[in-house]
Amino acid sequence: MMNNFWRYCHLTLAVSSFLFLLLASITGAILSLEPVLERSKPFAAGNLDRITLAQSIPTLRDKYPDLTKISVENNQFVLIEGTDKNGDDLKAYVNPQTGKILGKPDKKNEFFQWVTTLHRSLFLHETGRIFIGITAFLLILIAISGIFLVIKRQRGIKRFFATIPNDKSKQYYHTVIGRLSLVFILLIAISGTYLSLNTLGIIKPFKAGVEVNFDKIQTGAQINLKDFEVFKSIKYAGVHSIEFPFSEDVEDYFILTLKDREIAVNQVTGVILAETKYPFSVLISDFSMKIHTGRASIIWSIILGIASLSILFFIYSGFAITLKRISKGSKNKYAKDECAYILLTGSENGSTHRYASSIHKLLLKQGKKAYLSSLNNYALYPKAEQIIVFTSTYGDGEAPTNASKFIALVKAKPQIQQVNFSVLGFGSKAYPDFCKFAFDVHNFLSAQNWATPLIDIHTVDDRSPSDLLLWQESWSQKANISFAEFSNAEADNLKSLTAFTVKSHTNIGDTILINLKPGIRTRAKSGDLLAIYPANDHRERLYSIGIVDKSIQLSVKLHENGIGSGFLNRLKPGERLKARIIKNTHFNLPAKAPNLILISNGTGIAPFLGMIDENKNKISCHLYCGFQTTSSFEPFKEFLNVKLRESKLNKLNVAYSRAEAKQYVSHLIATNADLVVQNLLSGGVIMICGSLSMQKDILVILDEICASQTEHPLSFYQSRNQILMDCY
Ligand SMILES: Cc1cc2nc3c(=O)[nH]c(=O)nc-3n(C[C@H](O)[C@H](O)[C@H](O)COP(=O)(O)O)c2cc1C
Repeated sequence: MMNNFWRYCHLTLAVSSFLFLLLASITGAILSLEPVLERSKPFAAGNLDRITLAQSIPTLRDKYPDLTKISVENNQFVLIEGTDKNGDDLKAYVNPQTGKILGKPDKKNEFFQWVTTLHRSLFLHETGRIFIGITAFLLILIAISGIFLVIKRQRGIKRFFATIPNDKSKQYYHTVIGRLSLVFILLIAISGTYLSLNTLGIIKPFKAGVEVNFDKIQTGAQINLKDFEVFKSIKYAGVHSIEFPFSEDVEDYFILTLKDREIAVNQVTGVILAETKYPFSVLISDFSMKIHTGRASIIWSIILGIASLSILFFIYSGFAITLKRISKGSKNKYAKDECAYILLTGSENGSTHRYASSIHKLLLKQGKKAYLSSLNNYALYPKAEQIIVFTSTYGDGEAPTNASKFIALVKAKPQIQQVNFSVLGFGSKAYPDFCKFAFDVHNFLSAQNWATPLIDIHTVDDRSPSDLLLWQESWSQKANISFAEFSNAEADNLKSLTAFTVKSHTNIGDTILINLKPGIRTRAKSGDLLAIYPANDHRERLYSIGIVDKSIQLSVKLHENGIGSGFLNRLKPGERLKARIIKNTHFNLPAKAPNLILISNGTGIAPFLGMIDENKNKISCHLYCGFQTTSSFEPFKEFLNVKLRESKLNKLNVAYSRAEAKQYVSHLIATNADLVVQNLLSGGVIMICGSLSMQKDILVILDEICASQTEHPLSFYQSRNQILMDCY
C-alpha cells in the first residue's frame, strides 16, 4: 500500500510539473556548460588558498596606483578595477602576486544570458520566477518520493545500492539511474528552491554593510600595507571583494567583503574599524548558488549537467512506464456475465497482462466466450466455467497494484456456481519471495468451496519460454484448448521430438511400468516430463518421469479408453517411441535441501522413485504415498524396500484408501506435523506429486501446521521453493 502511495505521489508530481521540469532541465544542462567553458579561459590565478592579501595588495597598488576594487570571481579569476597610468578605465584579470595582466573580461555570452533568463524566469519576470520556484519545490518532492520508491523496491535502506535484476526494461534503467542521481537532483532542487525564495523576497535579503564609528577612527604613522595584521591573516580564497579607500583621508577605509563577514580596515593603521558577520541565511544562499550553478568546481558542473540530462531521461522513461501500464486495459468483445472463460490479471508493468491478452485472443479465435480484466475488477461471473489467474509478484512478495483487493473481493463475493480455476504466477527467482502472491492466490482459491483447481499452480521465472510452455501444455490438455494457432516462436522451437527405445514394459494390475532408454543427447532429470503424441496429431500427453539406473521410468495408470495410457500399454520392449523431454526444473531434486519429505498418491510416485534412487548423499528422506489398495502399491514395494536398506530412504509411510485403516495420505501428514515443522524450519523441502484433490487436502493441512506451529504462512515456504508441487 505504501508503495502505491509513493508511486502515485511520484507520478502526480511528475505529471503536474512536467513542462516546466522539461524546460528547466534542458536549460540547466546547457547552463552547466558555462562554468566549463569559462574555466577553459587562461585567467585563473591558482593557489588562492595560499596567497595572503599582505602578499598581494602592496604589489598591485604599486603597479596600479588608482586601483578601486579587487574581486575574486569563480574559477579563481582575480579582477582588478580602477584607472591606469594614462587615466583610462582599467578592468583586467591579474596574477595577484605579480600583478601581471592575464586577460580582459569578455562581454557575457549572449546565448548563455538568454538561457539563464529562460531558466530563471521563462522571460515572464515575477510570474515566471514563481513557476520556476514551484517547479524546483516539486522536484524536491519528486526526488524524495523517488528515494522512498527505491528503498521500498530494494526492501530497505541498507540495500539501496544492492544489485537489481536487469530485465532490460525501462523501469530497470529508471531505477538504476535514479538511485545514482537522486541525491544530486535533490541538491539541485533544494538549492533552486532556496534561490527562488531569495529572489522572490520570501526569505528577507540581508542588508550587507559595515557601520563605522567615524568618531573613533584614529590616525597615526602610515603602516606599510604588507604589515597590516589583518591582511596577513586573510587569504584570497576567502575573499569576495576588496574596495579601496576613495582618498588618502583616514576617514576613507578598505572594505573587505569576505565569505563569512564584511570588515572595514583603517588605511593608515591597519586596524579593523568595524565588522559584520553574515547570518546563516547568507551562507546558505552562497552555498545554494554554488551548488545550483556549478561555479564551485568544474567537476561539480559536469555532475550537474549529467543530473539535468538524467531528469530528461526520467521524464521519458517515467511516461513510457506509465503509458505501458495504462495501455494494459483492453476491450472485451463479450460482457463478463456471458463468458465461460474469465481471465484475471495482476500486472504492474504489463508483461503478465500481455501474455494473458494473447491467451484471451486465442480463446476468442476458437469461438470461446472469454473475458479479460484485472484481479481488482473481480466480480460475480454467472456463466463462468473457468477462472484463469495470471499474476506477477512485487515488493516483499506482495500483490501488484491492480490485484491488491482481489482476495478481499473474493471473500465478499464468492461465485454462486462451481468454477474451475488455474493460477499462473509470473516472477523472478532473483527475489526471495518467488511468485509469492501467485501462491497466496492459489492457496486461497483452493480453500473456497466453489473453486476447484483445473491444474496445479505454475510459475514462470523471468518470462522463461519453457515455463510458459509447461503451463500451456498442462492447461491446454485439461481445458481442451489447442495451442496450435498460438504463436510463440521460442516455445515452438522446443518441440522437436527424439526417439526412445522401450527397455522394459510391465503391467501390474492397472499400473504400467515402462523403462525407456534415452538417446545419447537426452538430458533428463527425475521430475521432468515426457510428452508423447499417441495419435500422431496435435494431441499431447504428459507423464512425470523418474530416472532409475540411467533409464527413464514411467508409472502410468491404465484408463479405459485413455489415448495416452492405451498407447503406452501397447508398447513392446525394443520398440521405439517418439517423444520429447520437457524440462520441469521447479520439480527436480533440489541440490541443497538438507532433508526431504515426498508426498504422492497413485502414479504420482513416479518421479520420487528416481529421486530416491538419486539420493546418493543419503540426506534424510521420508516418503508418504497413498494408494487405493495394497495391490496398487505392489509394483513399487520391492524397489522401495531396497532403497530403505541402502539408506537412500529413511522412512516409508503408505496409506490405503480402500484397505487396512482406509486412510488418505493427507491423514498421515496430519499425524506427522512435527516432522513437517522440523523440515520447514531447517530449510528442508516438501515435494508433492499426484492428483490435484490430494494436493488441495495436503495444502490445507500444511497451511494449518504452518499457521499454528511456525512463524510464517505456507506461502512463505512456497515462495522460497520449500514446497514443490507437480499435480494434475
Ligand atoms: C520492484 C520489483 C519487485 C519484485 N518483486 C518480486 C518478488 O518479490 N517475487 C517475484 O517472484 N518477482 C518479483 N519481481 C519480478 C516481477 O514479478 C516479474 O518481473 C514479472 O514478470 C513482472 O510482471 P509485470 O510486467 O506484469 O508486472 C519484482 C520486480 C520488481 C520490478
